[in-house]
Amino acid sequence: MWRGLWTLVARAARGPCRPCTRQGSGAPGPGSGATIFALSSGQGRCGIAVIRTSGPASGHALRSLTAPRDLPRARSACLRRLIDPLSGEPLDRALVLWFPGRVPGLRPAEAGEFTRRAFAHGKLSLTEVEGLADLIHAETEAQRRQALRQLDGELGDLCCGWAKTLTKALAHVEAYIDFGEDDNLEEGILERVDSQVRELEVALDTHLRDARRGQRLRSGAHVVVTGPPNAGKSSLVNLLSRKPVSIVSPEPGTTRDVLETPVDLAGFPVLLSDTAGLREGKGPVEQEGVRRARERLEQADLILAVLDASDLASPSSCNFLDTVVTAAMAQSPNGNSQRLLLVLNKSDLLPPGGPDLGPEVPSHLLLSCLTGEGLDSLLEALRKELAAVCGDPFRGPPLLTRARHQHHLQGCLDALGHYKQAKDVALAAEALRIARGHLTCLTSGGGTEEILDIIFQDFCVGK
Ligand SMILES: Nc1nc2c(ncn2[C@@H]2O[C@H](COP(=O)(O)OP(=O)(O)OP(=O)(O)O)[C@@H](O)[C@H]2O)c(=O)[nH]1
Ligand SMILES: [Mg+2]
Repeated sequence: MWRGLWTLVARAARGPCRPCTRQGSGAPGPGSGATIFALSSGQGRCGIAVIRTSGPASGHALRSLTAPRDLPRARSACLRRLIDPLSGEPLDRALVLWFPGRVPGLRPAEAGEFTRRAFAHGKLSLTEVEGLADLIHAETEAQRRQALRQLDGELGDLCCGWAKTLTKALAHVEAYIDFGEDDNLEEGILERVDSQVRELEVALDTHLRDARRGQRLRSGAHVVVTGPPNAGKSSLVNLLSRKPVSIVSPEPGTTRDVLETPVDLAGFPVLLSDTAGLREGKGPVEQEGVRRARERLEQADLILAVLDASDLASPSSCNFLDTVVTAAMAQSPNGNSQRLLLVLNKSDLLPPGGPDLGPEVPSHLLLSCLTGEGLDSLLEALRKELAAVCGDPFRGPPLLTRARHQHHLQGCLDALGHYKQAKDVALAAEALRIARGHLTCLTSGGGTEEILDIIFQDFCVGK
């Protein structure tokens, strides 16, 4: 069918009804009324391919390509033989399904054109289109869940509510400007707008503080595995990623460089980094490895600190506990602290009574990379930490997954700041207009009619 559609296009190009050519070739740009087609399933070898055509000449294209040549009943699937419209050569068999429409000209769809049409026809807002794109690219359950919520319009709805508040506030300020002196508007109208703006500022500020989480959920949280040499860091990375990413050996100092691998950890997207064991370097190469490990540690969203449970009294273990672990845990929870999970590995080497832990070892998880014991508890702990780091897409308010969302919410917040500082009521109205403009970039609508509606709904003026 794919080959047959291209044949039809080639024939149309020679006839009076030319297919629209791509923009940039000097030819007229593609009209929205043209018939377009695209391979809707993936490229390459596959058992079943889905080909979609849309537009007025779809019925004609189907008749040319199928045998028998009459169209099946609208909206009912029908098994047909596909034939090359020029040679009559059989191409394949296909389930044909068509939905009647109206207008001529068949051309291949440009990348994203079906989605653009849905967008242009107001079926999807830009934020929902972003959700659709994220859904297509989702690789983990949490990403899929978040994308579905965005596609369902949750973020758009939230912003829509805020935009409505601003529309109303703006209508009231404009009513004050236009009719304040003549029509005896209710008193305290501007004070009420002030308090609505203050409430909105708090809501926006809370949401913006969470912005990094949504972006981590979209692009992956940075989880860095660290510890003294030979603790089993690379073994843990291989276990979590279920593939041999790093070399494992009994020789301390095996890993030198930072090794990064994308993994799905408990449903969350993670960029997992294996790093060199932290010790004063034995040579320039290892020293450089330790420097890179420390650098990576600073950028971590979550630290997985690994110690050898059977070697807790060694100087390297004590030094690691005193420096990295205590330092990370000691930071006050003021938003800047780093999250850390302490893993005591090689539990299989411990005597039956468990590890000989001094009071100085903070809360931890026992694990054996060798036997896999303790892995389920570690994954559960990781799930909780990652839900805090990335935001929980299963509950709570919708997340801001893109810099664009953050930009517009910040723009809105800044404009509300200007509103508060404005000395003149006209400038205050302008600030509200700008604030509302930012929100409508995340929703749709919010035109002048909407403002006039509210003016005449809420105030008996000019009648
Ligand atoms: N018994 C036992 N041995 C383990 C376990 N995990 C790792 N090992 C062994 O410990 C040694 C060091 O493991 P690695 O994963 O290379 O340790 P590392 O922390 O990455 O070491 P460096 O890269 O040198 O810093 C290897 O011989 C592993 O087979 C475990 O749970 N139990
Ligand atoms: Mg290693």
